[in-house]
Amino acid sequence: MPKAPARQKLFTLHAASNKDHHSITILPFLPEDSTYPSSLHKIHVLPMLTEDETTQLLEMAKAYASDNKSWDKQQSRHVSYKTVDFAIEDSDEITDYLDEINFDDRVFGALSENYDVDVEDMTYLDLFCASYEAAGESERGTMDRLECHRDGSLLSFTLLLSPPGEFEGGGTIFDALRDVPINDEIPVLRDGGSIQPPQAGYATLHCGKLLHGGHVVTKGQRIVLVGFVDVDERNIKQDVLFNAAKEWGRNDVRKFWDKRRLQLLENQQEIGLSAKNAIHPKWQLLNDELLPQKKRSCFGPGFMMPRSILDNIKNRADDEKIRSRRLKTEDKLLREMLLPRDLRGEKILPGEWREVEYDENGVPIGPGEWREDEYDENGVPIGIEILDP
Ligand SMILES: O=C(O)CCC(=O)C(=O)O
Ligand SMILES: [Fe+2]
Repeated sequence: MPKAPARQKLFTLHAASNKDHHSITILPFLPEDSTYPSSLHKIHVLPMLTEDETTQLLEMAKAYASDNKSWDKQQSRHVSYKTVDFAIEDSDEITDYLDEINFDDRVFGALSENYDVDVEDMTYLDLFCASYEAAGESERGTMDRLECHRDGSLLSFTLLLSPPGEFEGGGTIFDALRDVPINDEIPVLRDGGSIQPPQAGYATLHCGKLLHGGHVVTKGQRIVLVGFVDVDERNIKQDVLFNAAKEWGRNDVRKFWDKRRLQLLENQQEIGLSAKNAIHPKWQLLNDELLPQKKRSCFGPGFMMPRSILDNIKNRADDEKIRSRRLKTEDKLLREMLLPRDLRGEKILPGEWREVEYDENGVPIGPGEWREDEYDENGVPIGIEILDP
């Protein structure tokens, strides 16, 4: 705990709350330099929908989910972590409503303002409505939490639809905020590093590559609208994400193997009489004929392992150390991933789509443009103006 007060002080400086907009900056896990903090270190909590809009959307979501049994079991749309949800595009009513209130413009606008990425460079990778229910409160096989993960998208948001009084627990939990003590000045931050919007209709915006999850709901139901927003590659420094993912992968595997090695060593170790500071493992590699030279195994019967190696393995397998390495890699990624504006490549605008009319042989007879009525009652396209036959 000795480090906590200093980090707390720094943290308070890094959090800003005005009435509506709360922003929290992840503390540095690497020495500070000019690249810290980047916009991606920041998590924003701000209003996205009015009270009326939130109520409407919540009603529509509940009705859709109940008609389609969307929240009765875990869905398989997300391969690595299963959520209890439905895709917004499956509900015409909700899609139309979101269009009507210019929802995409608002979210993309807020993301663009806070993360310095052009709206034109953003696309949805997914937009879905998820439900968390406290365990034991219903017969349905639903979820009460979502394990920590990283999203496929660079940017993500979670918009709270349920009034906070309708559930306990919940919130979006961030590994990097886990041991930041709670503080009156940052009302949206709760114990354990979870961010809880003050009201329904608020969204939590964050970099999807931060390790995060859905904090356990202990009472009631928490309904959220979640969006994964992808950012055009021209904004991103290539290799940075690849390298981070490689590091995280190694770190995770290391945890498993180091723990296993350590266990074997501790189960079987015998302090050598001749070398007080050495460990003489009793186990040996059985299939050492597979090694390039016979008896090459470093764990052969004659081998003395210096205690420092055991300490080193212990050190590497320690959960806190693994977490610290993971957060350092995360910090590096947040600093480096987004290219400064002047280094971003040209925007490649998507090609323009134009309707084409076909003659009776199915041969296109020229680009056209749709007018109001697209099809006659027989389903034959009408109203095409030939621009350039
Ligand atoms: O429930 C939340 O706040 C987080 C949801 C989330 O991270 C996800 O669905 O990917
Ligand atoms: Fe997520």
